[in-house]
Formats: sequence, structure tokens, C-alpha cells
Amino acid sequence: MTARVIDGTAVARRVREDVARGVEKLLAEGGTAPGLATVLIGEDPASEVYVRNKRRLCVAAGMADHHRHLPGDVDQATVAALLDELAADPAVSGILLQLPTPEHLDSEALIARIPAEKDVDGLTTANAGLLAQGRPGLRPCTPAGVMTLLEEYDVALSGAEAVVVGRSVLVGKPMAQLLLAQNATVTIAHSRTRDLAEVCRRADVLVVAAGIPGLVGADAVKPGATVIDVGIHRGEDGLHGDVEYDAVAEVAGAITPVPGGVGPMTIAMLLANTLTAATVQQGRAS
Ligand SMILES: Nc1nc2c(c(=O)[nH]1)N[C@@H](CN(C=O)c1ccc(C(=O)N[C@@H](CCC(=O)O)C(=O)O)cc1)CN2
Ligand SMILES: [Mg+2]
Repeated sequence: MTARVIDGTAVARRVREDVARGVEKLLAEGGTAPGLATVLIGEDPASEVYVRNKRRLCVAAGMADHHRHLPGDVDQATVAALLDELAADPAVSGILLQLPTPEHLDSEALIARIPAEKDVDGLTTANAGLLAQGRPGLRPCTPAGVMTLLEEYDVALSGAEAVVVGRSVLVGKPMAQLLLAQNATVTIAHSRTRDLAEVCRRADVLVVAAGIPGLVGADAVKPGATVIDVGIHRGEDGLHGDVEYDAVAEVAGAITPVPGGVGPMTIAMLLANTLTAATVQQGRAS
């Protein structure tokens, strides 16, 4: 069997086109353009690429770009003051602090300054709590993007066995909650899980977000399973994920490539969250 390739680039383009139409509708109804504030600290090359792409695609969707770049040695109080300023600015609908921040900063304390309604990364404790309780709120972009891919490719979730490898606040934990909300039977595995391959082999839907290159091989995949690779690692021969793509594609029913799978969805969902945030703030949520 050779797996169906899940085309995140194409789905992300459709999501961004929907967002652009939503922005046009908001403006036509007398609203104002959503504004996205990206806060980048330091000179990490990968973060610079991600933030540049977020800004470019935000403008392409008709939204306003409020970017701030701070030096890598900036102190906690200066970043906190900037976040407070953006929180108070009515032109800014969404605020995101690009992660990881330099080690001397307390990123959790910084994220806590973002008002829940402008938290377009879905990382505040308020939005995490709403997700845990199954109530509406802004969802973290990468897991929300995975859910959109599963929906677009008609992957059945109700009653399915889903295994999430990884327990980060950014991906693993919210991913498990989103799958649970669709009535999947969810297992969270991680780097200390005993017999990881055996646990993964239970999965009808396997989401790997462990940050370990090639962690999941063909021996860990049930024939026909849907495999979602959230990992992204830069090797000398290009980008790789947490999944051994070539071998797993021979066993899986469907698989996301790296690049071109989950990554593009992260930015598309950020734009969707920013439109949602602006719509709610302008009192136009339907
Ligand atoms: N505040 C946040 N920080 C980080 C997040 C996040 O969602 N919010 N996620 C990641 C990085 N990230 C966005 O910030 C991100 C990662 C990858 C991609 C992407 O498009 N990947 C492409 C390849 C791009 C390349 O060539 O490098 C792909 O996989 O096809 C977009 C966004 C950590 N930080
Ligand atoms: Mg993890």
C-alpha cells in the first residue's frame, strides 16, 4: 500500500482564501480590517522565516501588519510593556509572541499578559481552559490545522483510536483535547512512554509531535492508519519530520509530508483566528 498524501499546502491556500473573503465581508459590512501583531525577540533564523511568512500572508489576506522586533537581550519588563501596549490598541485584533523566546525571559508570564480575546495562538490559560471544558475559544494554530486536514480528508474520528505522541502546551495537549471533542478515544504518549511503537500501532489516527527526528517508523504504524507528522527538523539534505516518511508511506493509509503538510496550516489557522478575534471584538460574530 502507498499512502494517500495529505496536501497541507493546498488546504492552507483554501483556508487563506476563505479568510480573505471573510475580511472583505467584514469591511463591506462597515467593520475595520483585522490587525495582527507579531512579536519577535532575537535573531533565530527559523523564527524569522515563520514571522516573515505570517506577516506576508496576513497582508495578502487583507489584514493589517503590526510587527515588532525586539533585540535578543531585551528585559522582561520591556516585553511586558509592549504586550500591554498592543493589548490596549484597538487596531490590534490579535497578538502573538513568537516562540521560543530567549531563555532569560519567562514566556509563560509574557503570554499571560495577552488578553484572551486577542490570543490568536490560543496559548493563554483562559483559552486552554475553554478548550479543556469543550467551550468556544481561540484554539492553538497547529492542532487546529491538523483538525482541518482530518476534516478535509474525511478521516473518521468518532470512536476511532487516536494516539498523540508529544505533550507540549503548543501542540500535544491541545491536539488531544481537540480529538477528544470529536469523540476519538485518545491516548497521549511521549518520550518516556514504554513500548512506544506498540502504543502507536493501536492508532487509527497517529499524530506525532515529539520533536525527535524519525521517531516513528513503519513498525509503529497500523496498516491503513492516518499519520500526521508535526515535527520539523532542518538537515543538510532539507526538512524532515518526526516520522520516517518513505517507510511509513508504505504502511499508512494517509500521511502528511514535511514540508507541505502541517506547517502551512499553522499560519492559515493563525489568520483564521485573527479574523475570528476581530469579528468578535467588532461585535459582528454570528
Ligand atoms: N507563537 C508561536 N510560536 C511557534 C508556533 C506557533 O504556532 N506559535 N509554531 C512553531 C513555528 N511555526 C509558527 O510559528 C511554524 C512552523 C512551520 C511552518 C511552515 O510553514 N513550515 C513549512 C516549511 C517552512 C520552511 O521551509 O521552513 C512546512 O512544514 O511545509 C509555519 C509556522 C514554533 N513556534
Ligand atoms: Mg513534547
